[in-house]
Formats: sequence, C-alpha cells, structure tokens
Amino acid sequence: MYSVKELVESVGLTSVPSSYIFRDTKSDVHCMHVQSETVPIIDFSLLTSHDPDRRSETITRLGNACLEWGFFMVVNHGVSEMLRDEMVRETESFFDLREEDKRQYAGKKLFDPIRCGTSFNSNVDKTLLWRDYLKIHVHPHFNAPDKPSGFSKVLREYCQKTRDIAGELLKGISESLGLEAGYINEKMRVGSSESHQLLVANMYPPCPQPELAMGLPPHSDHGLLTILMQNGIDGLQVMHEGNWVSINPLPNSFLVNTGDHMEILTNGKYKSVVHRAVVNSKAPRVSIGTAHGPPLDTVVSPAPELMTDGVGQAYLGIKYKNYLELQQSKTLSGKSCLDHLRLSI
Ligand SMILES: O=C(O)CCC(=O)C(=O)O
Ligand SMILES: [Fe+2]
Repeated sequence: MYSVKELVESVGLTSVPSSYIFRDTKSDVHCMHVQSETVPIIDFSLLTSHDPDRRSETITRLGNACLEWGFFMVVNHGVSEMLRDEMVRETESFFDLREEDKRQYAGKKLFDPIRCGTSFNSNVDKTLLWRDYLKIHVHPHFNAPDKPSGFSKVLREYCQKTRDIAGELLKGISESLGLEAGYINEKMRVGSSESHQLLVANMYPPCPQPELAMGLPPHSDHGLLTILMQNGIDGLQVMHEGNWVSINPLPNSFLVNTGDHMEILTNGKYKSVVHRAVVNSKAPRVSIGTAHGPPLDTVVSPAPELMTDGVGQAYLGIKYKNYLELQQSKTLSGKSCLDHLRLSI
C-alpha cells in the first residue's frame, strides 16, 4: 500500500480519494478553539525543586490537570531546543528516505522492533487515515533504523530524556493521589531497566481537502503517559467537557496526556483523554510521541489503595502486552478498547 506521502507527492492530488473520506468528520469539525493559556501548564522545574511549597503547589496543579483534562503542557523540562529540533529533523529525514530504504520495516508485526506504515491497521480500517507512521520499541531494548545516519544517536538521547520526565511526572502524580512519590514507578516498574517505551512518529502530509480526511480519529492512548511534541504545525485536538479543544503548544513545551493504563491503575480517578489529529492543506505536520508503560508482562489492575471508601474495582486487570494486542487488532476508535475491561459497579 502507498504511503500518504507518496500518494501526495506522486500524483499532485487536488481532491481526497474516496477511501480517505471520513463520513462523520464534518459534523464535529467546528471545534471549539481556546487559547493555549486555558490548557493546564506544568512547570517541570518546580516539580523537581527543593522548595517544598512550590513543589506541593505544582503537584496539586498536576493532580487537577489529570482529573479535569487528562492533558497538560510541560515547560522548563530541561530538554534542549537543539535536541528537540534534531529529533524532528531526523524523523522528517526518515520519512523522506527512498522507499527501498524503508521497505525493510514495512508491514511488520506489533512487537517487531521497528515498523512503518500508513493508516492505523490498514487490514481492518474502513476509512484510511491521512497519516504515515514509524513505530519503534525503544525500551527496554533500544532499536533504531540505520538510516538516516544521525538518527540513532539523537533517538537514544531523546528517549532517555523523555523517560526521565515521565518518571518525575509519575512521582508527582502518585503524590497527587495521596500515595508515596515512588508508588506508580515501583508498582509499574517504570524507570526500571524493564519498563516499556514505544516511540510513535506521525507524518501528516498536506491534504487538498483537510475537512474530509482525518490524521488520527478520536482515540485514547495505551500506557500511563504519552509525551508528545510536533514540528511547529498544529493539529492536535483534545476532548474537554464535550468540546474539541485545538492545542497550540507553547514554544519548546511537551504535550502530555494520560493513557488507558493510568485510568485502570487509578480505578478511573484519572481518566485517559480522548484526542485526535486533524490535517491541513498547507504544510506537512510531524508529531513525535513516546508512550510510557510498565514491562510488557505486567498485569495492570486498579491499585488497592485507590479502592477505598466503598469504591469497588471498576476495571479488570490485563497484561500490558495483551492490551497492546487488543488495541492493534481493531480499528482505532475512542475508548472502545478500555470498554472491554470496565466492570459495572
Ligand atoms: O499527532 C498528534 O498530535 C497526536 C498523535 C497521537 O495521538 C498518537 O500518536 O497517538
Ligand atoms: Fe494518541
């Protein structure tokens, strides 16, 4: 199957082929736009600060962001602009490689170290997505494509830095739930040499009729947290209180969202957020996300400490690996995967 990028570049499209037309997009394309200030902002330097008051204020903000949005921007995180720029540049160069250089990674299985392709699950997707992807399992075993030649080094450093950020955020999130700072990291073995990290790079080529196609349909992510950045072109929208909110990231910020395993672990207290990626007619958009989860063989189930006050268990436990398989076996759609695990209480 053609990548969207090839399709756009080879034939000079003026309209969207019918296989990419999203029938249900039009009704909700009039999304509510908000200023970036409205989205919660977490100053990472305060989270790691030695000033107990500022740290505790930031933990409260973080808890509220998880409770009310499932989404926040992280600033002052200490990752250099240079590394972020290099990461975007190398990713763009990967998508620009000749087809024969990318072919070795095409059409492979979920747990293959590196795979690239188009849409989400092109075997079952009824409508194709206006999106090409590169997915790399980067931890516990680091993998990198051999081209472009500078990619591996930058990728390794970027993934280490985002793992460190995830670890610190999870400490703050644990505390915001009234648990020990190390609770989530220890229970989920995040930050251990076994924790799982998947890098997903998305390429959304310019689309001649952006209102008819979809980059990524509404969905929630697997894992505890996703840390995302983009190439300066907007397109992410987050569902908040029944509206789509367009996200305009602050310069040099990371966009962070809670994933399905945060919802399971917290017994529904911190829900995963539904989000989508829309496309535009002007410029290629690249986004780079890292999903942070436990080792693949970990069974994630609600924390007993969060099932107090007569709140029963709201989700079945599931092995992280099996959840990833479940998600990949279906078409990407809202929180349909998590719905399989809900218990009626
Ligand atoms: O492109 C984006 O901004 C969102 C990407 C995303 O949601 C994902 O890769 O799961
Ligand atoms: Fe996502």
